[in-house]
Amino acid sequence: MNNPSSALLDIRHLSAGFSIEGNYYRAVDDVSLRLLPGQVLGIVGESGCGKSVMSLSIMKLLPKKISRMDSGEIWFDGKNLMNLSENELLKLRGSDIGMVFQEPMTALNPVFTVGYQIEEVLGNHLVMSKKEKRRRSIELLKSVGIPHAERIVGEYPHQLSGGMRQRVMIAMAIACNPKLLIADEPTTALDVTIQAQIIELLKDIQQQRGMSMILITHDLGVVAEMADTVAVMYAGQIVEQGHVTQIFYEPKHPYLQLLLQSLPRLDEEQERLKSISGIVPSLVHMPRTGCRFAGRCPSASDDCRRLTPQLANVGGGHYVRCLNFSACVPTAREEETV
Ligand SMILES: Nc1ncnc2c1ncn2[C@@H]1O[C@H](COP(=O)(O)OP(=O)(O)OP(=O)(O)O)[C@@H](O)[C@H]1O
Repeated sequence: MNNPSSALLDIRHLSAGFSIEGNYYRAVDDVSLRLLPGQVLGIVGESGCGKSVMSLSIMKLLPKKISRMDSGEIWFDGKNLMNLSENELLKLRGSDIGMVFQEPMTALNPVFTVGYQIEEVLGNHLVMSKKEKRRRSIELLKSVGIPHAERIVGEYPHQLSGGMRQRVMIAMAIACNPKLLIADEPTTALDVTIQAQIIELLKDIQQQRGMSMILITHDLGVVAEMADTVAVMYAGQIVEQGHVTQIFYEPKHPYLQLLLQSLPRLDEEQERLKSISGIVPSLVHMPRTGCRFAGRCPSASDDCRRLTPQLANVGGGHYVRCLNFSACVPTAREEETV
């Protein structure tokens, strides 16, 4: 992996989970990720793989009553976020780290105008006059492609379309020029044509501002278009990680290979799209020994159910967690700790 000091975000061995009926279950299990300044990291995987728990953990936004971050370090711009107070985190959220969520209607407050909500973000982090904040809000709305920004600034979220609301969310997220933008399924709730526009917008903003971005999605096409590096998650763990070309042209883990085969292709004749049988196991039913994908893997052997594969470098910064690769086979000592 790269030199730690060059990363804007360096997550080391992060684990987080939930208490369910008195027992604790990890939803994110020993995840390490690095993101360089100006780069886009795509996090992909099916629903329930732990992508959102991962992104909420970075911002320390998991619901406190039922969840816990039980280990790890989150280094952002030289600070370990795990050691920051709630006040320090509040300052960071919305200023150095912006977030765009899946459903803008739930993230925006329905009783305030969009202008008021953008101005609140500006007021929380920057010293500005009321007039200056209004001017900046209009400028931000224009920068995210909102027409008639002078009028829209005085409207309420319900008066806007889904795509417009997501643009407002993006305007809020970039209001204070964050170094990192976390976009968690930013287009899932939108129509297909609008999805493409929002992705185009995020791409433009990221490139113009040289911002780092974590893009969480189950849409591999979007990741292929935008990401520099990709982490593939399955059942709370990273199963493959590498440069975007390694992920798409040299996929190694059977889970990633099957995900890619389930995509429609224009350059090949396909009678039927392939699908992955079964579903992601729930937290309570997740196997904690052996490979977590073994139950759905067409090439699983008895060893796959017995030995827990390690995430290992299979060359050129390409990491895989599968016993098909000798580097991933646990040593006798590692096996004892599983
Ligand atoms: N508040 C919660 N209480 C208990 N379990 C939870 C809670 N939130 C998430 N989980 C569980 O944690 C696991 C990971 O969920 P997560 O939402 O991170 O998945 P995801 O990959 O982001 O899925 P999606 O694409 O549907 O958002 C799942 O098994 C989910 O059921």
